[in-house]
Amino acid sequence: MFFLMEALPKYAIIVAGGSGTRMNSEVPKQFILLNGLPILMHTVKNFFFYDSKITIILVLPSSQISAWNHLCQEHHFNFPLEIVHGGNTRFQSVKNGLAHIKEERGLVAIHDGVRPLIRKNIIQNAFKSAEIYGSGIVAVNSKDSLRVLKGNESEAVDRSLYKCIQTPQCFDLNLLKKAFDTEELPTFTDDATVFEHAGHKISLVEGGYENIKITTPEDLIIAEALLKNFC
Ligand SMILES: Nc1ccn([C@@H]2O[C@H](COP(=O)(O)OP(=O)(O)OP(=O)(O)O)[C@@H](O)[C@H]2O)c(=O)n1
Ligand SMILES: C[C@](O)(CO)[C@H](O)COP(=O)(O)O
Repeated sequence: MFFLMEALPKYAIIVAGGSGTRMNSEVPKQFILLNGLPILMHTVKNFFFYDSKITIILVLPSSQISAWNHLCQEHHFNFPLEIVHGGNTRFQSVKNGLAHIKEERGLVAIHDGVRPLIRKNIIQNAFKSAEIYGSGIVAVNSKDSLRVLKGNESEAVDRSLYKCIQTPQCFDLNLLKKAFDTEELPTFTDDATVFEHAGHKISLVEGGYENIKITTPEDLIIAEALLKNFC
């Protein structure tokens, strides 16, 4: 006898609740135009192109929700989105996004709104890993040599022992919700650190060098160039 396994519902929490202090721009960095479209719209589109049925929760600073609505009108951006208010830290913004999802069963991707160059196959592999192992965290090898600081000195380390962590970070929804039901710690630099703190194993998935996080002004030039060949 064969049983058809029902596909797990998929969610993406796109966090764009930050203020972009390192970008030092007048416009919140997630709204800066890249090739004529706000960064955040490029990011959202990639998730819908990955799966048109995915539920997207977009986390925005409370003060920027009306600006976002105006941008959507201006750019005829009509993808269905569930808007959630951001928190003071990325951890709080993710927590707000998770609280918005009432269901317990499913898979969830957490993705930085300012990583607009995320490819469909990477999202797919991260979700697949989360379905099988509970987590799928996108990462790349370091292209640079690495050194560890020792007081005023430094010492070379074997870079093959390290990975540079990106997003999306995909998880079993129920496990991630429980993991976020904790006090925020300074060591929580991403979602994998929260999941690991709750006692779960982290499974890494190959990311991409073009999947940059737009953080400082030169990243805009790189992202704009990469977007010209991105499809
Ligand atoms: N309170 C916060 C802080 C950050 N983020 C989001 O987390 C992602 C990665 O953060 P980062 O690049 O550090 O963005 P900012 O916090 O905006 O930048 P900065 O640290 O320079 O102020 C961004 O999409 C950002 O909007 C968020 O949703 N809520
Ligand atoms: C989540 C993240 O993008 C993984 O690389 C990163 O940790 C966010 O860091 P930031 O401190 O918000 O720049």
